[in-house]
Amino acid sequence: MSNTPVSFYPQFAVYSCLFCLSLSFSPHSETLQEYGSKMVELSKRIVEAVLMSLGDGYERKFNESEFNNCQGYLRLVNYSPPECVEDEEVEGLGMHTDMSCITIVYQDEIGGLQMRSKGGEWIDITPCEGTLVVNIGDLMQGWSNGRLRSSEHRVVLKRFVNRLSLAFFWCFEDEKVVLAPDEIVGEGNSRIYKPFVCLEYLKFRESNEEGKYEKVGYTVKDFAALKLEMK
Ligand SMILES: O=C(O)CCC(=O)C(=O)O
Ligand SMILES: [Fe+2]
Repeated sequence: MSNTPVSFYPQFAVYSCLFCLSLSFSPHSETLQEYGSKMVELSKRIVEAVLMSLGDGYERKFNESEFNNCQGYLRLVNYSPPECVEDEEVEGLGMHTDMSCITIVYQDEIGGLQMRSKGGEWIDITPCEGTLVVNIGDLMQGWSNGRLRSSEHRVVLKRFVNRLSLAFFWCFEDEKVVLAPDEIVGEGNSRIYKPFVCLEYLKFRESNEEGKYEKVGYTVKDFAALKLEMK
């Protein structure tokens, strides 16, 4: 991994809410179990890199103490081709943010994954062989006191063929209290989220019609914000 080029999309450079990793493997040649194990290792290293980006030596300071009990969930989604041809594109998965610390996404060559820029435009994430997409999720947004932004994304189906994706969600353990450490908040800055229990947030998203999986209506800022965030 140390030699793996990590390139940031310029429009996300400030928030690092999405980046691409070039890797020489293909999920087609592995069992899901092997793939999952690799994702666990990769997630740990990505979290380390993310922590480094937040502050000097923070990977040593916080990786073990805060992220050691993370759990991974792998979701394989097969999108059937849209039946209706009236629209140019059909939403296969509505706009949402992930309820994870980070998510690693493999999409096949059909494409369709899109990220929303801060300005609200949809940006195609064009599939590229051997490349995975990494999203920052809501839990990391909460834990980093909003320094990292959970990415808003969706899937649009533009072609009349099956599409396959594998999303690996790397999450805090259910009972974890998500609270940004003082160093992450930084001296002179205000804390923008109150502490919350991870499972309670997941329940909030699942029970609240607006906060449900495919809706971005309510996310971590609606659940735990101490004051209105500047958009
Ligand atoms: O199918 C994809 O490319 C993305 C899937 C996704 O965003 C998700 O499962 O949360
Ligand atoms: Fe997602």
